[in-house]
Amino acid sequence: MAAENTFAFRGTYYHTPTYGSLDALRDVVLIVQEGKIVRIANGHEETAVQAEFGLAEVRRLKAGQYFVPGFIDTHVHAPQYLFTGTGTDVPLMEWLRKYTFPAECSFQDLEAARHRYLLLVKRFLANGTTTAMYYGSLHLQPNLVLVDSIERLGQRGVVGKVNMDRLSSDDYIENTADGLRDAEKFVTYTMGKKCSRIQPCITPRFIPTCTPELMKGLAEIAQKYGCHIQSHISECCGQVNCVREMHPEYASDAAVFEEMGLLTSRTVMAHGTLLTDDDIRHLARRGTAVSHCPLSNFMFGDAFFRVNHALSLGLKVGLGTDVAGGISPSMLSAQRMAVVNSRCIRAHKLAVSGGTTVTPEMEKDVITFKEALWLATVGGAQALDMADIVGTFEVGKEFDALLVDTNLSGTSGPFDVFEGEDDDQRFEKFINLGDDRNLIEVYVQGVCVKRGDEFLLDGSNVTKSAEEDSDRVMSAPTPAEPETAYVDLAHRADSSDEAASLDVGAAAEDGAPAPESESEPPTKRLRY
Ligand SMILES: O=c1[nH]c(=O)c2nc[nH]c2[nH]1
Ligand SMILES: [Zn+2]
Repeated sequence: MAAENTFAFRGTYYHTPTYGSLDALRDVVLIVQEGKIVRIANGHEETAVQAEFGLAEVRRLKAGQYFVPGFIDTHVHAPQYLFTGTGTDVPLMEWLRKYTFPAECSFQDLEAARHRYLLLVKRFLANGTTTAMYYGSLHLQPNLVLVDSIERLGQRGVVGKVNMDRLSSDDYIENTADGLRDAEKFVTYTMGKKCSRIQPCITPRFIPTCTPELMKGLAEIAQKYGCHIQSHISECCGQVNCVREMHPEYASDAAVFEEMGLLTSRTVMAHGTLLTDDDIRHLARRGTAVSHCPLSNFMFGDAFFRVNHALSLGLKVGLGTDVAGGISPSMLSAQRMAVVNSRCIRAHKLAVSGGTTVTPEMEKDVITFKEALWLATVGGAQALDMADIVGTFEVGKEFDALLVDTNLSGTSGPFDVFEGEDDDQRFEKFINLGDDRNLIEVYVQGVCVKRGDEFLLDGSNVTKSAEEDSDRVMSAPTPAEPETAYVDLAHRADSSDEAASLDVGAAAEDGAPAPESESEPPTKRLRY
């Protein structure tokens, strides 16, 4: 008898278990049960495996079709999707005031928020982003709508309510106590959903807009609930100079964050273009990751983030679109930008040398499309503390995957394939030239959430909406409660309410993180 929620695909799966290599699992049968990969067998074992799992069919991919792990975007500003592609004329600190704060503030209109966030999540899923680390906005309620939208459409997300209690505009700021109270409400609301795909994140916007009191209070909440943390670090000259003026007693942004208790193994810091080697080593010791956002670094960054150098110092690095500082929601675009960024570093070094000899030292920063794909999958999973759950095709991991079709020749697709091109060449073309048209199916936790133009879960798997359920905001259980249970998408996806309510699994490792235990004592203030 076939177990429920079991299916299998026979074909070629591309992934990057190690940095720099692209592995092809050619002609394998991959079996997914209850959202997880339970077996990867050779193609010739199809009949035996089919019988063993009682499968009515093993679906075979067509020639030119491949699976790749879903992309993990480690830095997106959800409300900024509203103006993505516009407002690129000013530096960061001015851009925040001119475009960003007014746009984010407008999400207080919850009807508008609901409409915009459904479009946002659909756009990201369509582009292959199965997991995103989202910044929300300042006000509590729109962030609940964001969480509901992610839940409803079946994406995986780490989501934060933005906190800011200084240096923002008068109508887009909170006082410290209210900010801390709402941050905790947001955490309990999100955890109270008991949805293993969605985790809350503590989100001090960046040092200029957060008082030490706020940052310390937020660190305490993160510790209490074992939450992820996200912020921006050493991102551009304007921001770094502002922090130096506000906090001359600290040597760097990293030193400030350290003192506030915000550097943990579940922290992701965006940008880091102006981090020193000492800063990087310190973040690495803490297990903190950097989200490399090459496109927005080109717009705002003033400097290059050197991926290979950071990795060589032991830092965890993921990739981010940084919508809307980055003007594309596509993680394929982010991968290409990461490659271009690395080649700009090489060109810069050559220019500085004043010569025409490219040295091995200059080559060190160059990354390939394979390394960029690693950043978009495994690197992101490591940054989000999900490396045992997603990022590659391995038994025991959850099936977050994209079905890529490279057969769309002519104007129906973004590139052409010529006679004699093999699978590896077709796949490379997809990474370098492909777009959402090539992504014909999108899977999260073993559930097809998008096929063709259709979002298959839309509206079928949402619990009570944020506005209907404001009581739950304060009454949700903390993760420490032993009876906490998490609902997997695989259980929800057969979309009957009955199945959804019956199939509630025991507390999942990924859903109920243990509080941080930082063993290293904080050292001196001026350094770290
Ligand atoms: O690219 C960025 N986008 C933002 O919204 C932001 N806020 C602080 N620093 C930022 N950088
Ligand atoms: Zn950002």
